[in-house]
Amino acid sequence: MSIHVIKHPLVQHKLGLMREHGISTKSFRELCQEVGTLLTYEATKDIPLEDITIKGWQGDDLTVQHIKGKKITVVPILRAGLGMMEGVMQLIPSAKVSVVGLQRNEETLEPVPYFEKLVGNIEERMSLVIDPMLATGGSMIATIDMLKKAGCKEIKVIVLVAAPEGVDKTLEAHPDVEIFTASLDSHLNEKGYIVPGLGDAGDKIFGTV
Ligand SMILES: O=P(O)(O)OC[C@H]1O[C@H](OP(=O)(O)OP(=O)(O)O)[C@H](O)[C@@H]1O
Ligand SMILES: O=c1cc[nH]c(=O)[nH]1
Ligand SMILES: [Mg+2]
Repeated sequence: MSIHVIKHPLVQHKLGLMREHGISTKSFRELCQEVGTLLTYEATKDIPLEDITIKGWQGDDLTVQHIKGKKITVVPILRAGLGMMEGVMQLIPSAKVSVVGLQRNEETLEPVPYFEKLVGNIEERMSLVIDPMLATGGSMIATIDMLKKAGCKEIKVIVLVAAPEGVDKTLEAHPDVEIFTASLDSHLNEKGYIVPGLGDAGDKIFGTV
């Protein structure tokens, strides 16, 4: 299974709050970060550990577990991905950040790239792509294309809400990628918005409507 819907009660409760009509910018922003943290916890469940020896509190040698030199780059998709970034970085504070800017054309629904600044040694890192919304999948596929072109070999995706159409398209284009989400929603409407969805996540995070 390459799609993981995280049913944890805290995730589902917070996502439910995010769906409320008229939610304030402040609450939407806070919840975006909080659900981002919880999904990151799930998405990093299988990163490898190794045993290391330390001196314990009594001064004796003690074997403990330590993350095995896994290098991660967090990849927020501008703008809305920034709304999850602090939440994700809370759990992986030393991750490097690769920023990708894409704006979906509201008529054609095609992603228009406008910014790309990836970390240098991306071929050695796992990319954790973050964006609240996976709708048609166009923005996510374009981002994964960019990352692979730059040499990245391991990619995980964290989205708050996904549409079945976008998940199918993304996994068809990139079957090696794992997607973590709080919800697989019903469908896309005629304007390419996720139903029931969250509305325009970027506008809600930045207060632009
Ligand atoms: O799966 P897709 O059909 O490509 O749609 C999803 C994309 O659309 C939204 O961004 P938008 O283009 O609105 O940009 P913004 O974050 O600047 O608001 C969203 O944050 C995703 O990046
Ligand atoms: O439902 C959607 C689809 C694309 N972008 C959003 O912000 N929301
Ligand atoms: Mg938007």
